[in-house]
Amino acid sequence: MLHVKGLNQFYGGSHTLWDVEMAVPRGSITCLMGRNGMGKSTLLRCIMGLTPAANGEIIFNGDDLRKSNADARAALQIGYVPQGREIFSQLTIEENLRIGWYARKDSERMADVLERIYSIFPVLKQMSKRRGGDLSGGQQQQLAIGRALVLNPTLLILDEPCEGIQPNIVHEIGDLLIKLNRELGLTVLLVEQKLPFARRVGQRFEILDKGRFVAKGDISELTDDLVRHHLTV
Ligand SMILES: Nc1ncnc2c1ncn2[C@@H]1O[C@H](COP(=O)(O)OP(=O)(O)OP(=O)(O)O)[C@@H](O)[C@H]1O
Repeated sequence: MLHVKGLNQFYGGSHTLWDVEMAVPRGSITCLMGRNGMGKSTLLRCIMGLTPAANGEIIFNGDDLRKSNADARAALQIGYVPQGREIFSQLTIEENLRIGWYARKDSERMADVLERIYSIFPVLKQMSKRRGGDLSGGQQQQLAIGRALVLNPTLLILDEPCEGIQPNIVHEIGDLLIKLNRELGLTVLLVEQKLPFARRVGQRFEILDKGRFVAKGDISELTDDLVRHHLTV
């Protein structure tokens, strides 16, 4: 579904991504792993068109995403939950979700969209008039995921969704991703540093080390040796 080929990225003179090759098969949950500062968020931002890549291809359903801007990528039904969530703290839950709706180009009614999101996250319905900034970290993450799901994505990209969240909500987010994948066929690309979470939720892994992909495979092939070499600090 998503295939990154020969991608290079620079921040000024600093070469961050080196000839990156990564595949996210349709229907999979793929975990993008690596220590801090290895380029995981940069790669996601390149996929979303938020950070320019120097060269290479990002093929999504046969089209090169590098030829379209960030807004056009949202219209292609790629949902993105950025690191740090980036919800609007002064706006209510409902207003945050409505903003996601304006990026849509099809005709699903706003009220139907809200009902769909509230059926996935009942807590957001109960608190719909509450401001984003007044929510707990876990509720904010649910809102960020809910906002990405407003687009009715076929590919959902999440950057460290469990960062700074209490364990019971982490478990709920894991359950949700598994459910969205199994029941709705949603393809998921997830940056995740927590090994137990990656092993429970992920089906495949890709490891980025100093801007280069060094290992990939079925999650059952994520050996202690690979973890020691590329993931532990
Ligand atoms: N806007 C920027 N300008 C310059 N350098 C940047 C910028 N954003 C990230 N970097 C650098 O690029 C490298 C890769 O950063 P990136 O955030 O992609 O890594 P990461 O693997 O996602 O790490 P983390 O898990 O800490 O978020 C790091 O050395 C970082 O300092």
